[in-house]
Amino acid sequence: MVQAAPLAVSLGDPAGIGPELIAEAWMRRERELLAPFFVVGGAGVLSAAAASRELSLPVVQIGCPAEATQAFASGLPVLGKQDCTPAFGVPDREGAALALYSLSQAAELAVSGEAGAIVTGPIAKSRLAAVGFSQPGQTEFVADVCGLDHKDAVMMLAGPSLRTVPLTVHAPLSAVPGLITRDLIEHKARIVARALARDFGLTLPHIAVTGLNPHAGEDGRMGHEDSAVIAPAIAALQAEGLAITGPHPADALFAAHERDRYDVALCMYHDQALIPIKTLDFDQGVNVTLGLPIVRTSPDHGTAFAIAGKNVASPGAMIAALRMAGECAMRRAAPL
Ligand SMILES: NC(=O)C1=CN([C@@H]2O[C@H](COP(=O)(O)OP(=O)(O)OC[C@H]3O[C@@H](n4cnc5c(N)ncnc54)[C@H](O)[C@@H]3O)[C@@H](O)[C@H]2O)C=CC1
Ligand SMILES: NCC(=O)COP(=O)(O)O
Repeated sequence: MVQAAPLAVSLGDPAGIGPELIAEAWMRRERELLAPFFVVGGAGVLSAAAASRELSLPVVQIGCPAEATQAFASGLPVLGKQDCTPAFGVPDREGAALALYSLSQAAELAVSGEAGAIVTGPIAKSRLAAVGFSQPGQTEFVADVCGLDHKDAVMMLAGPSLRTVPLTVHAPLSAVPGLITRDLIEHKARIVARALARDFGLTLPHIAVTGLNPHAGEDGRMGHEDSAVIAPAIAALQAEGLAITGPHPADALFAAHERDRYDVALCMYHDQALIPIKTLDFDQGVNVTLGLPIVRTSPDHGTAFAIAGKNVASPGAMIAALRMAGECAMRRAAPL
């Protein structure tokens, strides 16, 4: 049987909920059928985070990723001695530097093939920016490590109820109309179609594209982008053989009877894509980056500083991210 390399997990911000959820996921590894994973750095952070949830977490220091597979049964494998002493809910520079180190090393290990995938713990982008993180998000950071253009790394949110892709991501709403181009829609839709086939076994996924404006522009009465930019991009993609429809009015596209009709919704901006998934699937939502030479997933939520260390954060999305990374890594290691 083919076995993928262990998954590399980056710690996330030590003051956030990431470390406690990684610890919780390890405790539930058997019942959740999780593939072996290891964390880069933060042994002390993980122990403290586990203690805050009244978990007695054994941590096993490993010298290389390959040791994680065997160590995983007896403890949470941690690679490297980098660490800090976090105060839950109070992010600081030292913690941000550790989060950046962990992210960077985990991504490099996935690129080198020593790790089967990277699962990123949540970071606060503004905090990491203070210690040298120059990208808008971890999606673009991982793209840089892979040597890709940012537009080739496509964010998808996936849960049991639906999958959504934001065409524009961390852009102010006022900039969105100017960023929506035929090229961008066509480029990202092609990446989505290829990645859903490669990593999710959907050979010809149905992509439903939202409009930008109310009622998808109502024939130009409520904005021109839907008819002048989005519709022609969809027509060109249909001519290439993609199963793609739209622009659909976004207000109704996420109703239950509509969701059955497509595999993924390509949305025009961040909140159009993330509100439905976080409303329907917050606790099982995974942020997965499509188009990369490596597998990268993350829970859909952020650092949630206000609840860190309080034993209330749900591990569902972290567990879902670990599970999806393991499944995609297996699929790549043994293509069907
Ligand atoms: N993948 C990542 O690295 C992400 C990072 N962020 C970052 O996180 C920081 C905080 O962002 P917010 O918008 O406040 O989002 P957030 O997801 O951290 O929190 C939003 C709300 O959901 C709750 N929440 C989040 N995760 C939860 C869980 N597992 N269980 C129970 N409740 C949970 C929080 O307590 C809060 O009420 C920002 O700096 C942002 O950049 C946000 C989203 C994703
Ligand atoms: N809103 C999604 C988010 O902030 C996660 O972005 P990324 O860090 O995964 O690029």
